[in-house]
Amino acid sequence: MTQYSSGGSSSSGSSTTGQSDFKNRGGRVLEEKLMVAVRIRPLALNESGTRSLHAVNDKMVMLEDQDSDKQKRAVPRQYLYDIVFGEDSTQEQVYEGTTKNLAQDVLNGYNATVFAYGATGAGKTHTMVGTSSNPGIMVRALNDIFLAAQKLPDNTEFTVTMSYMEIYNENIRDLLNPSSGYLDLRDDTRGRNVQVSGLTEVSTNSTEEVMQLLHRGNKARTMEPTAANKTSSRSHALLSVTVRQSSRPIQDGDQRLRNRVKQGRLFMIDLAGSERAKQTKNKGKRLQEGAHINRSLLALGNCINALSGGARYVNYRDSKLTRLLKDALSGNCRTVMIAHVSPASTHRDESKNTLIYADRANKISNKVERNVLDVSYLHVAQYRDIISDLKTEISRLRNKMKEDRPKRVEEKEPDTRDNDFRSLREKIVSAFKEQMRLRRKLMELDSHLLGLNIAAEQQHSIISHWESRNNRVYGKSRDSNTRRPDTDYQVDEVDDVDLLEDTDLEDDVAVQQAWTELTEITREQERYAEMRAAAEKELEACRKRSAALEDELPSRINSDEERELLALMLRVHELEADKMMLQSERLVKQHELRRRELLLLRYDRQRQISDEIITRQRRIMEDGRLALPPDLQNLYAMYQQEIQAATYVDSSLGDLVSPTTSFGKLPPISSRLSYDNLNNDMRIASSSTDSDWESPLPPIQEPPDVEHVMGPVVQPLISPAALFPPISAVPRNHDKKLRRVASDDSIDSMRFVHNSGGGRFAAFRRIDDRGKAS
Ligand SMILES: Nc1ncnc2c1ncn2[C@@H]1O[C@H](COP(=O)(O)OP(=O)(O)OP(=O)(O)O)[C@@H](O)[C@H]1O
Repeated sequence: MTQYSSGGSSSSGSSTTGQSDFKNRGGRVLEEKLMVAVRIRPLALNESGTRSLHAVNDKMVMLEDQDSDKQKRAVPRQYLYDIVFGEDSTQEQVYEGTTKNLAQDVLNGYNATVFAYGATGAGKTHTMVGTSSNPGIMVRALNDIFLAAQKLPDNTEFTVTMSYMEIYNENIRDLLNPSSGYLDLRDDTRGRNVQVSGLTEVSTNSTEEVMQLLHRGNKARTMEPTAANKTSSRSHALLSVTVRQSSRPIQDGDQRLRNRVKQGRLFMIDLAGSERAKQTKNKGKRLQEGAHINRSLLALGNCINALSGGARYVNYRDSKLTRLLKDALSGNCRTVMIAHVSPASTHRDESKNTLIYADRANKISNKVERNVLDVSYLHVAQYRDIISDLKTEISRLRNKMKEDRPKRVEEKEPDTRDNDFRSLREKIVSAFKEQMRLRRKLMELDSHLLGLNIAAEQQHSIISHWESRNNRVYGKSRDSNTRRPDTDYQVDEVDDVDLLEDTDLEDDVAVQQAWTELTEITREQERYAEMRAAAEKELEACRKRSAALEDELPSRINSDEERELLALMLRVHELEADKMMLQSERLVKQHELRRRELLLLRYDRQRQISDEIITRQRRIMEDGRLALPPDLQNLYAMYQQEIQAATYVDSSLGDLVSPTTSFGKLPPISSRLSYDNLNNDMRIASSSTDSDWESPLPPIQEPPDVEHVMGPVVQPLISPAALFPPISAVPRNHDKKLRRVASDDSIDSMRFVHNSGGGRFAAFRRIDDRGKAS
């Protein structure tokens, strides 16, 4: 059985990856950003000579898009990635730029994944598999691993095992042993590891053998000609390579035998092509395959969406592909996505969709996936209660111990008295231990219940998002209006499915799952509430038993030695309570950190939405050629200033903040740097560029398709007239407060700096004058 899990590696080595934002301190990865590369394949012979996209440089792709208005004007859009490979890039360049470092990381004991994404015929198989004379990433990576093995010290044992499977129509097949039929995907009992039962694992150490195995596997892969690609791979192919190194045991200073084991895994995936049924003219079986491919890619897209949007809950369970990729997208795994696009204008729509996907994937960082648990102070207060309960218990025992013995006990024989005392002492100790156990149990149950509450809240937010979008209550309409996920992809529906733009479909699937999960969560909540009630009852009974035993204590103490013995026992109890106190303090700190992290995530989400609102409102202003009131101009100037200050802070934090992340955080109007660096024809067209009317504001960056970046747009339930928030409700002194932060002087001086920059900011000054005149 093959396991795909996070945290399966042990390493003390540090990353050699220089291509992405992996932050590594003392061997512990703190932040990992998914690296996104784009490869543009050359125009095929049968494609017309017109291109709709090209690589501007090794980081930027320019797409000639069409305006959505009726005139269909050409609008250049630019997309930035970690690395871009142009049409003339070689297999070696792509390997070196994306995977070579991952192979090295795997040798250092890390897990890594590289996956090829893109429309059918865009060049994924060419990149991943290649040909025998010009091999792709899979062979090159394995070759590098074997070469590195030859350089290892003699005392290191080194094994490489590989497995190769495909997911076709949601069935897993072993490509190294295709006759074994469909294989099952199983979660282990704790739901952490995903296992493919019965998958062949071949141990190998020669490139030739690997080539043969891969060749055999590729021949077994499901491929069929389609209208879009003569050799179209109709399945996702997943090659997994596990590298295990162990040094021969050596004796350490304490004469103990020690050996270090390092294990890393590299996943190399050639995804099936994303496609539209209409475009590929597929029918019958091909159409059904397409529906399955779309389903798993849609699930992958949903995960990418959720992760890039900072979601706390990401649903990986929609497809086998996402279940297997869970670790790669969010776990302890370095991941590279190579998005493939065709430059042909006939494939513009597919290319655009791929570029948008890649753009979203660029925002994924593992930090988001950390299980952020919001723990209320109520929970923390419980620790304090428990500890104070324990301390009261101990002081009560101490007082009892000091009480004088009643006279009549003297009459007993010394031996009997000793035995009585011993048995009472044992009973008190075990009752104390039992109380501790029950209190801990209660705490764990509470903690789990809290986690369930948070999970329920997440599902509720998905449902309410759907409700506001569809303007109806989900619970009431779910039977009649919501299709089951399994039937969403029926062949006859697929014909019109636009994979990336059908947000309704995505939403319906998401809400259906949210509802199912919510039902399960509620059931779990009830179960845990019952368990909690039972534990509380047990604790109460235990407390009563302890109290009865304590009452007997004064009559059983016969000597000072016994008193001392009991004092020692109490000391042990006290230490137990102190230990618990320390644990609770540590937890309090952890919880506080998590709470703040959660708040940051929420604020970040709100900020993204605010940026979006500003951008849209500005577009309305620009399209309507509205002059800007001076006070709003001042606010914009302050906003601009704030953003620039934040950018400065970001960059001065050096390695703490990734440059790409901070670029991604720039709000739409703060694109000064990127604009100044671009030449005129590369600037993104704004709605005002084709007229003499000049916008009063600095140019805005054309947002990528809003629906794709932000997830489905929430439609207002109110009339458009009431669209804007009640600005007038902001008290005047709020405005004054803002002015105090950035005084008129500072705004003026900033204007001066901007104006001296010329061009763009000159427009800012002119409209300011116009504003004053009006
Ligand atoms: N960078 C490239 N250089 C030369 N030829 C290429 C390149 N990329 C793709 N091709 C050629 O284009 C054709 C389609 O490529 P390929 O089969 O790799 O696409 P794909 O994305 O894997 O498609 P599908 O999803 O349908 O399997 C093949 O004939 C391939 O050799």
